[in-house]
Amino acid sequence: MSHRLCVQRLAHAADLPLPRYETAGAAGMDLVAANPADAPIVLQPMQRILVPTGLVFQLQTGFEAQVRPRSGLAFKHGVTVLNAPGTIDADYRGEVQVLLVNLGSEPFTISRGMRIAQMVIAPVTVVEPIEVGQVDETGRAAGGFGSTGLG
Ligand SMILES: O=c1ccn([C@H]2C[C@H](O)[C@@H](COP(=O)(O)OP(=O)(O)OP(=O)(O)O)O2)c(=O)[nH]1
Repeated sequence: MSHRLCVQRLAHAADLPLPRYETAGAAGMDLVAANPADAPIVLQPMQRILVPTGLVFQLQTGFEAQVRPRSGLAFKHGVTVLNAPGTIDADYRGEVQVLLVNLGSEPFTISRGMRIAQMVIAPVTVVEPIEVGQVDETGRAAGGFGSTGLG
């Protein structure tokens, strides 16, 4: 079943495509960079930057958008989403921005219209925290952080 996603394109993204699924079975829609055509962004190694998308979303209540890396950029250039998955809240009405970091060894140039990340829409489970005196015991207890071995 498909849901509607209301998208407002800001003036600086008027000529850029709306997010879309590239294939019928794709989970994510690509997000493109909306920096000015005459101002490509050069991301130096280990540098991070917020890249504008020129898009404002009105997600349906009960959903979030997750901003995730594109594996090709990560593999070929070491460029990834620093806060992956970035969370776009249903009540956020600002411009969606993508926090990219260059973990590669070469400068990476982001030009207008470049597909820089992908966005997955996901349902949000809302819970009500209830304080208890003590949580139920399990055989695992506090085991974690490699307690079952690292191999
Ligand atoms: O990659 C991202 C992550 C967040 N946002 C926007 C949408 C999101 O709803 C809002 C707040 O994000 P988050 O909750 O991660 O930020 P915070 O650091 O907790 O700040 P705040 O105090 O504003 O919630 O910023 C983006 O545009 N891109």
